[in-house]
Amino acid sequence: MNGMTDNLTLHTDKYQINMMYAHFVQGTDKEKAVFEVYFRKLPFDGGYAVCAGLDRVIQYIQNLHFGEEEIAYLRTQEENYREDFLTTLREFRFRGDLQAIPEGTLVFPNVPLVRVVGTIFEAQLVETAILNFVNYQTLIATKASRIKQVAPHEVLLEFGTRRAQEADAAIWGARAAYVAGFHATSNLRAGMLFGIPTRGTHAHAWVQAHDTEEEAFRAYAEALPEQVTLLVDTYDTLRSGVPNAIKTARLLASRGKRMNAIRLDSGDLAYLSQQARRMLDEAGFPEVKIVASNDLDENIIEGLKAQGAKIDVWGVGTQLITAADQPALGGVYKLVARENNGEFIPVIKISGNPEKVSNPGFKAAYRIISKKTGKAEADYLALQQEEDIQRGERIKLFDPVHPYIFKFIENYEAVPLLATIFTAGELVYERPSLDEIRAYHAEQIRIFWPQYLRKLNPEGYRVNLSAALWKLKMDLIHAHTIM
Ligand SMILES: Nc1ncnc2c1ncn2[C@@H]1O[C@H](COP(=O)(O)OP(=O)(O)OP(=O)(O)O)[C@@H](O)[C@H]1O
Ligand SMILES: O=P(O)(O)OC[C@H]1O[C@H](OP(=O)(O)OP(=O)(O)O)[C@H](O)[C@@H]1O
Ligand SMILES: O=C(O)c1cccnc1
Repeated sequence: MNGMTDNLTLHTDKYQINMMYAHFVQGTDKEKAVFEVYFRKLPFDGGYAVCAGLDRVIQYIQNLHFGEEEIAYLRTQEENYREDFLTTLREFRFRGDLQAIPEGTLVFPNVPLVRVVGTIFEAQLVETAILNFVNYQTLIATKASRIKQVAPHEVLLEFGTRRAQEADAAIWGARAAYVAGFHATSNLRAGMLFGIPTRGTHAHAWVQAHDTEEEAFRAYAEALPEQVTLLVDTYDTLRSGVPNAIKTARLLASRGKRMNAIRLDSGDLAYLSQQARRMLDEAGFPEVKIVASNDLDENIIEGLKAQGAKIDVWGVGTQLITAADQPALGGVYKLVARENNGEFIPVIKISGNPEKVSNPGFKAAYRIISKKTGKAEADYLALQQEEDIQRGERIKLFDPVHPYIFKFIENYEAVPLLATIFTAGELVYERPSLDEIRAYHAEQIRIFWPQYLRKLNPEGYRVNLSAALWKLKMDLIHAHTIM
């Protein structure tokens, strides 16, 4: 193949196609199955994660189809596929149901982020891509949110493309960062595709391409007088960079223009920003902002602020886009129910590790919001048909790993977490705009107590099971172990 294909249908693990074929041969390919996506452990030792990836999942599901190129390639991988299998693939479209938690929602371990209800054939095919999208985007949105937590009032710029794990990661990561409260990205394609505001300064190369720094600054200001941010650390930040920037600011002022900012990209950012601020103020430019970059993350930014750094804008690249301290979110896709004689029966995955025992069955997930405080108290997983929670009755919350830990709650609102996205293959979800997602995320942050949001040693937010779900889980564990 010469070009790169846009068709993501084969963006799946080979074992999915193996299982699809084996189901087809066995005649079980049309049996219905229910799979759920969830993660077991929060990333970055944090107290929450920020759900992202749904929009990409929607586009993927809508475009799923095996074209002739895909079919021809599959033939090269297995000579003995039955022809009727390949015909079935040719006619394949996703006709299942899909529910998911909207992007920007704060999410916690064991809560289903996405649920696929479909034939085992289609539900198996989509596992890999859904996990790929949701795991990465949720991870980056979470990292970006942690950065936002330490710099809630400053401007945050996403600068990661050059260090991202290739092009898709760069643009979807830029989008995830914007959802979590970043203000702009340096990636113009992300700007064009998603409508994210874009920002850019200039590189050391601009200064190096001139005989003097002063000349470089002046030429830049003349070329782009409306958006002058000058990088001042190419030679000597305080002895040449900032003084030359001040000269340029004066030149611009003489032409009725204002310089935007200077950028610091090396050295002691606390000290240099304080000195640069003083110099700019003394020269009569208190409105010129200071941008900092250089391998920043939430810990360094927090440290710089504690040191009294005078930084208005943070440019964050590598550490954010690669989620450097936690390169993957371990979201999984597990079978929780399957069709048997026209009815869904719950299934469980047992493990010696109690945290890894899956929560069986077709579940509903609610966020319990206290009517008194307006704050989230816990997430509550119940069987779909349970009604006491929907009526707002007093309920008992069980810790799924330590059932002796429980709590009764009343006077709450139970907000369903999963939205209906596809019904019988039709998109029924009204996709919110990216700015709506971003605003919704900011609102989500406000309904959580700060102890769940803090960066270091946060409180564990409760994700509890209903009594009926707890009993079902116990019954299934016993059915599988007492034999
Ligand atoms: N006052 C400070 N307190 C804590 N960390 C800082 C402070 N100032 C800068 N840093 C961080 O320390 C690290 C310095 O990295 P490094 O030594 O590679 O940079 P540098 O030598 O200043 O610049 P260069 O990028 O040119 O190598 C960066 O992650 C930077 O953000
Ligand atoms: O540091 P990050 O958070 O990844 O942000 C992006 C970095 O990319 C640019 O420089 P680059 O790293 O290409 O070169 P430099 O460090 O030599 O300036 C820029 O000056 C930032 O330092
Ligand atoms: O505009 C910038 O300053 C920028 C963009 C990408 C990476 N580093 C810096």
